[in-house]
Amino acid sequence: MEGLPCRHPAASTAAQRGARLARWPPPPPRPRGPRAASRAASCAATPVVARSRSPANLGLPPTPRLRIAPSPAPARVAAGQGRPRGAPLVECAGGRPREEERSAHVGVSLVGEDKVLQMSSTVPKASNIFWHDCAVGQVDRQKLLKQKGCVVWITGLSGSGKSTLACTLGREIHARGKLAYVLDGDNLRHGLNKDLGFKAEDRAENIRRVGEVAKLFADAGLVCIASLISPYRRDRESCRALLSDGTFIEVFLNMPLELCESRDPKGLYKLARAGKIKGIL
Ligand SMILES: Nc1ncnc2c1ncn2[C@@H]1O[C@H](COP(=O)(O)OS(=O)(=O)O)[C@@H](OP(=O)(O)O)[C@H]1O
Ligand SMILES: Nc1ncnc2c1ncn2[C@@H]1O[C@H](COP(=O)(O)OP(=O)(O)O)[C@@H](O)[C@H]1O
Repeated sequence: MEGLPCRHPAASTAAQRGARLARWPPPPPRPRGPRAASRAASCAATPVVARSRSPANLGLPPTPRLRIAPSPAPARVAAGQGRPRGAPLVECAGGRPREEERSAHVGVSLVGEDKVLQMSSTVPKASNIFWHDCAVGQVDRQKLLKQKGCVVWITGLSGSGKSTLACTLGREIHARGKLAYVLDGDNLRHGLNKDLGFKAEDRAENIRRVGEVAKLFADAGLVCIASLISPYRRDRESCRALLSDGTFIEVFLNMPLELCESRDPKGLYKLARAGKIKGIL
């Protein structure tokens, strides 16, 4: 982009290239992740803006609370345990990921709810790939947009109202003059994730991809609203771990199975009861 100083080697001046050659061979590049890179880019360009630690601090004007009815008391079901009849399989995971869940990002096997699952979230298979910093970073984009990037992750059973809430929230944010974008599980399975089914491994890959895309949207400065069943806590925690503190906000639509089944707008529960589809959670 013209006029924008960029630290990509191809954009450097002849004098800079000369100085680099004088130091040949150059020191090996430090391994860097997107978060480190975005911090570095932000520091280089502008004073560092304090990170949002609270979901309320998104740079948005105060929003009236959205009331979603009905709202029964939360049913918390520990991973791997049987759930009470009628209670949703998902649970809201508060706080930071546990140590073993964070280790998902260095490609270890996790013993999870049902079975051992290989997670390989951010470890690239290719070698000789390096992170390129650009001079314009998240902080600069946020300044331009006058808002803070974050991810609102809506989880819940099919029919619990995730897409409805995502679109309502997106519309409310838009009406306040801020940029939001909805990543809906159903929609993404028409394109980005059309090669995936509903086995635990496929769901994990589905969530991993959407988590990575959501991270990019947040880095772009948008309020990214992801709406997926995302039944496994470890998958959601892997997504949370991609974002900086306070910028991954999980919303669990804790609706009873009976209610979701009575809605059944796509007839999925009916098909599942008839044994025609498997794995509806
Ligand atoms: N087992 C099974 N078989 C066929 N179809 C199914 C199944 N489970 C879910 N669905 C439908 O897929 C929609 C998207 O699911 P998600 O991508 O959100 O699921 S997941 O997060 O990967 O668990 C999901 O969208 P919602 O109903 O809006 O939740 C369903 O329409
Ligand atoms: N708060 C609500 N109260 C009553 N009905 C709702 C509510 N939210 C969603 N619905 C209805 O429930 C059905 C499922 O909603 P949807 O948003 O598609 O759920 P999901 O995305 O979780 O599958 C739709 O027919 C929708 O109109």
